[in-house]
Amino acid sequence: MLAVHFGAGNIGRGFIGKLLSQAGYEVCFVDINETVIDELNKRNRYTVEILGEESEQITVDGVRGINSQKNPEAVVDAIAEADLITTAVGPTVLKLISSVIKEGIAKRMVAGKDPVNFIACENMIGGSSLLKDAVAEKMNEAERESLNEYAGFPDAAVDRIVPNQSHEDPLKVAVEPFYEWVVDQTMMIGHVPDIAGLTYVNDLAPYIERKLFTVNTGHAITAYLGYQAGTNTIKEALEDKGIYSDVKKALEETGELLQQKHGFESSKHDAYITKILSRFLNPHLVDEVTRVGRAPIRKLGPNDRLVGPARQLVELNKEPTYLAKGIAAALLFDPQNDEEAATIQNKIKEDGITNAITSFTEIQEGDQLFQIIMKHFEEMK
Ligand SMILES: NC(=O)c1ccc[n+]([C@@H]2O[C@H](COP(=O)([O-])OP(=O)(O)OC[C@H]3O[C@@H](n4cnc5c(N)ncnc54)[C@H](O)[C@@H]3O)[C@@H](O)[C@H]2O)c1
Ligand SMILES: O=P(O)(O)OC[C@@H](O)[C@@H](O)[C@H](O)[C@H](O)CO
Repeated sequence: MLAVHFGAGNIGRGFIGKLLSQAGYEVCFVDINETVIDELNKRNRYTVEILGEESEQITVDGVRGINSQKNPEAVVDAIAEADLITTAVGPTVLKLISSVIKEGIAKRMVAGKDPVNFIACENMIGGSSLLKDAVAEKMNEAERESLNEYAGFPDAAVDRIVPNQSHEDPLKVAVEPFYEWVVDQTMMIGHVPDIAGLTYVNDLAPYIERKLFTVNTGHAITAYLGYQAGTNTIKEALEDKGIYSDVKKALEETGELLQQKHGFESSKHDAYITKILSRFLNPHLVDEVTRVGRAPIRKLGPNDRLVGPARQLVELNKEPTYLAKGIAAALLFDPQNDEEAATIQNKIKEDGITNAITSFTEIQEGDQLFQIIMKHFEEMK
């Protein structure tokens, strides 16, 4: 069995590739990072370190790689032969890989291959659906009409904290012990593979919203408030009592929304929040606020982890004060080497904060939420 996985980065090697290899797949990573691909082909294995109470080293084998910049034809061939295709490249890269995926599916169509599933493992709602739309856009009419016979694009939620790595070995990846991979079974096509660690569900919405609006909302607000306070890591930021309290209150806000929308039991959701905060405080993880806050334009998007729940709470006549504080802090995030952060800062400088808020979040000047964000922004700047 062959699995093709796009993105041999932190989550690709540290989570998805590991589970697929352990499920018996030969895992072919596709990436543009030459060093990583060359090393994968030299060794055909790598090490995952689990950062728990006691560290554990696991060897992941049966792996290889293709450099998609140098050898796109090999990627098309691999897709044509694959039994499963997954991605963890980042939401904005999905469109970039859709051309080669389209070619791979077209090749399967010509050869009359069995249908295959593409699972985008990105932090977003509807990642696989977005990939499908991008692929379909590139197809001719006949290909588009038969796309549903040849390929499934089940949406997914993935959860495992994998910080940036700093080992001498470029393949080694250190991860937290916790993991969760949930896939919408109703969107699968053909054979539904049994993969230990992957849970199929019939309704993904409660899982992806709970994950994105708790883990990623809490993470992002910790990162942005931590950055303002001058801390380097998520753990250091949360050790600040004021930041801990703000993050917890923001998660109580999203918790109220999630419980109302999905009927989660209050005590169970409180336990979920507590567990997540303890994951952020894992003493063995060194997770920089600049990684967790990365790409703030994406994170300030109208449906993403900050503005998404805040807008929905306003619709329920609630005032999302702590989410608004996180949004204000995101607008002030300006580390070097983060292109999106630089774009936000330039926009604020050139067009003013009002235009910046409306253009990145789609929250309008007359909205109640706008006023709360502005209040926090003025206090923090
Ligand atoms: N790290 C985490 O804790 C974590 C957890 C859950 C989900 N995610 C999600 O997984 C995705 C990847 O995150 P990450 O932390 O692994 O990032 P990462 O930067 O470590 O990995 C991304 C990989 O994609 C590769 N890539 C970039 N452009 C490419 C292209 N055109 N073709 C092929 N490969 C390309 C990069 O070279 C890199 O190796 C994101 O959507 C992220 O939100 C991350
Ligand atoms: O990957 P991002 O940029 O969407 O978000 C940064 C972190 O919050 C994220 O990578 C978490 O570590 C991960 O989602 C935990 O499952």
